Amino acid sequence: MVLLSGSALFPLTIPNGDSRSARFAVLGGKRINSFCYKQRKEQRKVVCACVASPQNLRSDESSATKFNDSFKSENLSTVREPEDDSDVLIECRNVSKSFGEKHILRGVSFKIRHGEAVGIIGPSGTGKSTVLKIIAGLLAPDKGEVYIRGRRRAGLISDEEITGLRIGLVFQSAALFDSLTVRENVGFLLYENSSMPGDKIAELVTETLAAVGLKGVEDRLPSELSGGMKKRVALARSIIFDTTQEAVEPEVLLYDEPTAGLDPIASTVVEDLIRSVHMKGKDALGKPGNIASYVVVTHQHSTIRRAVDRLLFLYEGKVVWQGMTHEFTTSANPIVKQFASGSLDGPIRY
Ligand SMILES: Nc1ncnc2c1ncn2[C@@H]1O[C@H](COP(=O)(O)OP(=O)(O)OP(=O)(O)O)[C@@H](O)[C@H]1O
Repeated sequence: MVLLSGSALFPLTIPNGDSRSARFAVLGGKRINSFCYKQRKEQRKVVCACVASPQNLRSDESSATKFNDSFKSENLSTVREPEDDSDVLIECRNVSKSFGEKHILRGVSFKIRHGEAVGIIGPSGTGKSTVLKIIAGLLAPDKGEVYIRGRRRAGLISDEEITGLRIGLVFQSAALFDSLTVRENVGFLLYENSSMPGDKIAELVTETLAAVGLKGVEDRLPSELSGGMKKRVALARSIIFDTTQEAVEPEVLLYDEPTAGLDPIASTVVEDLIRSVHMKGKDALGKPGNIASYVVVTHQHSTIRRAVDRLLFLYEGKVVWQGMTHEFTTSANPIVKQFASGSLDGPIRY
């Protein structure tokens, strides 16, 4: 069973006799989650996200919407599906999810490949956060499958062992533990879940904070930080990992509305931070980031433009359009056109 709390991190022990535990980190306006499995000396972290493939879009979403067929050629011309799936980290295949009578997801399919920066956009209430939670293993789909590096995950993240990928979920608010220092917040998982000595964890915390542009704040309490600093601390907590492990698994980060409620300049700072910790970016120390891929749920145009390369548009439970970010504002798809312009006229009804 998976539990969530409003606090930054909390342990969940699985009563199955082994020493495995799952942990969830909650950072920021909504939440940041990361999952760690510890089995004997081995620590595994999982973080989740979703992407829709054109192939799956064609096959699984043939009845998606009446607009879909008209724009298939546009989709296919802009996002080509590589034949080789060896770099696919996460795949959602025909995922459906209902809450009571509300059918939120109705067959969502996509892939997230190694190195990708993907945005999930769409009208409010269309199920974007639900997709993130399903990828992260916090919610189980009613139908369909989630594959983590080609291996099917049957249920929630704590129901089974997932190896080969760390998945972190970064929520909108920092949700740091108020009574813990920055050092304790950032190093929480390692203090609790690794065999690293305390002084090594402290060193790693300092290094990780420096990577997100923070220095000398280790002994502060969250109440002594600005909102932007809290977000950086939250990000540091989601990217820190046990460097003594023999093999470090790739990590996918899921961001749920990371810039909601921020002014334009603060948004730019966060957007650049998201880029900087990605493998294609450079962190504040000038080193390549450690995040293999990430998925951002956002409503902010600036975040779409600045922080992601590829977009999935979710509407009425389906991925109705996908394309590269630069194609978003020029798309002829009426749903995308209306959303991009904010017009009241068009197929999207409120
Ligand atoms: N645990 C739940 N129980 C019942 N309904 C839920 C639950 N989680 C989500 N919903 C409903 O599912 C729908 C989709 O919610 P979700 O948060 O995924 O949408 P969203 O696209 O992220 O919305 P927004 O852009 O407004 O944040 C909403 O109607 C929401 O009320």
